[in-house]
Amino acid sequence: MHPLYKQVETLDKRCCEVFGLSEEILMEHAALALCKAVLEKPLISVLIVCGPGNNGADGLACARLLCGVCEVKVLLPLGVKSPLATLQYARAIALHVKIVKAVEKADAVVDALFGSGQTRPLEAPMVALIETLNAQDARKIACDIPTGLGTGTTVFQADVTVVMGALKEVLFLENAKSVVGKIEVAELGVPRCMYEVPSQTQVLSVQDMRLPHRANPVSHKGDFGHVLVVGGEKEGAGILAAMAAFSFGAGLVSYLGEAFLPPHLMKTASLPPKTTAVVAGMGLGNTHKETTLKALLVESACAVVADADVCDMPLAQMLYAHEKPVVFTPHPKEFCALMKRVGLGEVDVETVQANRLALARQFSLGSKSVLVFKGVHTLVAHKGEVYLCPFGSPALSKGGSGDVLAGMIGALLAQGYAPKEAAITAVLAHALAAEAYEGNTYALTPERLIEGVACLKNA
Ligand SMILES: NC(=O)C1=CN([C@@H]2O[C@H](COP(=O)(O)OP(=O)(O)OC[C@H]3O[C@@H](n4cnc5c(N)ncnc54)[C@H](OP(=O)(O)O)[C@@H]3O)[C@@H](O)[C@H]2O)[C@@H](O)CC1
Ligand SMILES: Nc1ncnc2c1ncn2[C@@H]1O[C@H](COP(=O)(O)OP(=O)(O)O)[C@@H](O)[C@H]1O
Ligand SMILES: [K+]
Repeated sequence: MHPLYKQVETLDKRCCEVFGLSEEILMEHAALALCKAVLEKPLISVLIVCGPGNNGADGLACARLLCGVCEVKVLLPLGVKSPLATLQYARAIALHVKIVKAVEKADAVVDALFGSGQTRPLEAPMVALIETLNAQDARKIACDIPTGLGTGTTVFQADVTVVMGALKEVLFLENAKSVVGKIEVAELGVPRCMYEVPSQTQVLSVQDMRLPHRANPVSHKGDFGHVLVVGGEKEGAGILAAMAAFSFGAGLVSYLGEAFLPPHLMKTASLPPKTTAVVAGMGLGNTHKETTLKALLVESACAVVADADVCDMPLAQMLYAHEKPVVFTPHPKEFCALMKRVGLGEVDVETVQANRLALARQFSLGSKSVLVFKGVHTLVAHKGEVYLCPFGSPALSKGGSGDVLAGMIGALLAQGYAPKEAAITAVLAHALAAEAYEGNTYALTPERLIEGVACLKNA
């Protein structure tokens, strides 16, 4: 995993103070990383669009470094303002870097218009400029942050974003995935791990996935836990969760309710005595009395995965306040209901989506439970720490994907994983299996997803 930061200005400052570097040294490394990204694919010409601040200064320094390597054109739609931009401009001019007055055709376009200093929406001329750049048939490289991201709807559409120093939150907004392209972190003169400081937010890596492994040849089914899935009105949802739990390693899986089940699942009318984890909420509706659910989820000693409808029941508050392992798995609308149920106020989906990290953290600070807040970037939050999954794909945007995830978490809880670790591994395995799916992007079914998870390997 890698730390994620709201802002890195303090890290830049610390880097200069602790390691004796200067802003100029940092910038030279930023510019070198941009050059590397530009030269990653063969090209003849590059257009570098530079803003008035230090993002533009990065672009101007990159133009200087590329001088003589390829044909360089610099566009400065707002002139230069910051002292470093003024300095880098003078250096570029001394090298006779070509300054152009309008967008010109090139093999690559570098967006060095605005970076971390963009705090307000783009005005009309800049919106028009970004739209023109997006329409170019060229490789597109964003310097630090694609211009417009986080401030409005018109955003530079990058193939690669070279982020300076460390990962920034804005690059992982829910709508950012379609504009950031591949994210590359530039080291600014010291190794990344020395530049970074501890953070309460982390971006998960493949290495954080710890799949279950049956190393001991002496075993029996009772060693791997017993999952109970509570079936409901939409019985298919519970069946998918149960199939996923079985495939992800639970020794036994029971289904509470009336349904035609695959042969490996056991039907039950009550809580089996040795149940270790209960998964409930998916497709639940009004099938069970609240007292029955309370007995299964709150009063039993079992670990709990509280999905979908359970997030909007009075017992959600009891689970939130519980000492035992509980993992909530809401999607955004369910998260709004859950926030209300646990007394954290009324928020709408739009507000929730714009503040996912902050709200997930707030939720996790009031409870011992683990939150799996599903989305394009699913979050796992526990005691103020938030882990973001950067993987997954639109192949998952289907009814049933979430049911599979809930069952997978249940399987790991049953096998003795701590709730946070169960959530992290299941979320990663779910997303990575979707990415590994080789069929058409529209064709992933929950069954195929379960099969994909079965074929994963630890990194
Ligand atoms: N610090 C360091 O050591 C390092 C910093 N580095 C680099 O510096 C970048 C940050 O630079 P920065 O702070 O100068 O901000 P930046 O993104 O250039 O924007 C500010 C300028 O843009 C303007 N502006 C903003 N929004 C606007 C809008 N909507 N419409 C119009 N204008 C708008 C704003 O105008 P003003 O608000 O002053 O009117 C101001 O002139 C960072 O992303 C990284 O690339 C790296 O080299 C590594 C080392
Ligand atoms: N575009 C996407 N990128 C990454 N993950 C996605 C995307 N669309 C959906 N998902 C994932 O698919 C699952 C959908 O869950 P949910 O909406 O609860 O489905 P259901 O209730 O129908 O099973 C979540 O884990 C979510 O993170
Ligand atoms: K930029």
